[in-house]
Amino acid sequence: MKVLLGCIADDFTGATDLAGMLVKAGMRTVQLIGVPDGPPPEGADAVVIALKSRTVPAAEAVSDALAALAWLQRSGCQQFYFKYCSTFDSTPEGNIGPVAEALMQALDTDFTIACPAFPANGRTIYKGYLFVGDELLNESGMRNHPLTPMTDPSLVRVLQQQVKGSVGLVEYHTVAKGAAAIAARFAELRSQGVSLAVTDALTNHDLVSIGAACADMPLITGGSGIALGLPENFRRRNLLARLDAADRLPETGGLRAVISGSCSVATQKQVAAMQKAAPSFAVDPLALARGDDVAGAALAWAAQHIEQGPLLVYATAAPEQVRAVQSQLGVAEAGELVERALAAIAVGLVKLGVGQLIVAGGETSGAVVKALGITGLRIGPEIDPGVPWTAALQDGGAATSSEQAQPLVLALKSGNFGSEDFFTKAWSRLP
Ligand SMILES: Nc1ncnc2c1ncn2[C@@H]1O[C@H](COP(=O)(O)OP(=O)(O)O)[C@@H](O)[C@H]1O
Ligand SMILES: O=C(O)[C@@H](O)C(=O)COP(=O)(O)O
Repeated sequence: MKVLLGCIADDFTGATDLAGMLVKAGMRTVQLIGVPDGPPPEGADAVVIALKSRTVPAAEAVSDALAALAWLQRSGCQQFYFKYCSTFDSTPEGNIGPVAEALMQALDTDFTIACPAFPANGRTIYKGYLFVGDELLNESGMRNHPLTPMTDPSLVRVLQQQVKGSVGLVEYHTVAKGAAAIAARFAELRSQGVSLAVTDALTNHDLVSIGAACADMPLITGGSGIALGLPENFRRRNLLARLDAADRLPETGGLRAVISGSCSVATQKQVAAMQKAAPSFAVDPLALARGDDVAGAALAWAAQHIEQGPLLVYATAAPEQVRAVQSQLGVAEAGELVERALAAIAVGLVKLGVGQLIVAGGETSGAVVKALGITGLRIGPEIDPGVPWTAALQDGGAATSSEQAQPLVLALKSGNFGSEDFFTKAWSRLP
């Protein structure tokens, strides 16, 4: 059977978030790291290709997305999904708008939606304004994001700045009326020449209605929430069986570690909570810039502590510290330097026998997963909304922690997801 839904995610935690959502909604889903060479995996209803394209130059993000689309088209997918962050993480140039328009052009379609809502994590959209919990996007911690500070809560305005086409709005009073009313509004906007429709949503029920209204759209763009309503469209057409939700992971073991390169508000609290409960090592970006062997020092330290229980290696810092580092090193340079160091530490930790690894941060997860040579992820049980445990796959089989030869399991945690005790409670959700 062919893959039904082909997804392109602009970062690795986002891809895991979407894959977990599809699994929960009953689609057998495989997450692949980067654009694969080979054929599609057997028995997958949906494939999520994880790119690391959120903050690269827009032209590179577009070409990566088009390469992913071409592979998904060759795999026979019937519908396509561009997944970006529920906080619409982007720069004035993109990459959400340019990638969405390039995918539309390649799919020869003139209309799609833009809906990052994810109510389970407090992301709601009203009159086109994005809220994070009780705050407007620009008043939330996202205003201080190291790479994509979000300073305008109006998604219509933000997206309009990134695209050539016209951006419209499906307001809540229409969404509340259900799928038929939403579809009629889509048709109306389209006839007015609108090509991207920001769509209000406050609840999961809204997302299911929006999903139903998108049944015939070749391309959908949004956060992971909108995926809630899509599997039912395929079931209505008898293309998808009713399956028990949730994948199972193999029995796991190995030592435990957390690596955090996220400076988001939720991660800061999680790092502070774990520091009270476990040994921790701070990675100093300025020491990295001086050329100190910080990774070597972190691994020598880890070797002393790792047998006693989970440990934490982090670069997570408060906004003023991050700004001070960025003003000395540059924004992108600081980010890359830290990501490279954390990735090298992750590789070293796995060599030390770590078999259960939590990585906090989307860009950070991208760097770590690439350095570990992981080519795919099998989705397992959810820890908190948007963050499942996963089992790593490498070409030719399951990735293992080298000492124990056990499957390597990973939780790739989006910066702003998870409860304060995430780093200490996550282990109990493993089989
Ligand atoms: N102390 C620091 N100073 C400067 N940049 C940092 C620091 N700690 C982490 N970073 C960088 O900030 C970025 C955080 O992005 P990411 O990993 O995607 O986290 P999130 O999921 O919270 O957005 C990464 O590029 C990371 O290397
Ligand atoms: O949609 C979301 O919020 C997440 O899936 C996501 O993409 C978060 O990205 P990071 O905060 O950079 O991990």
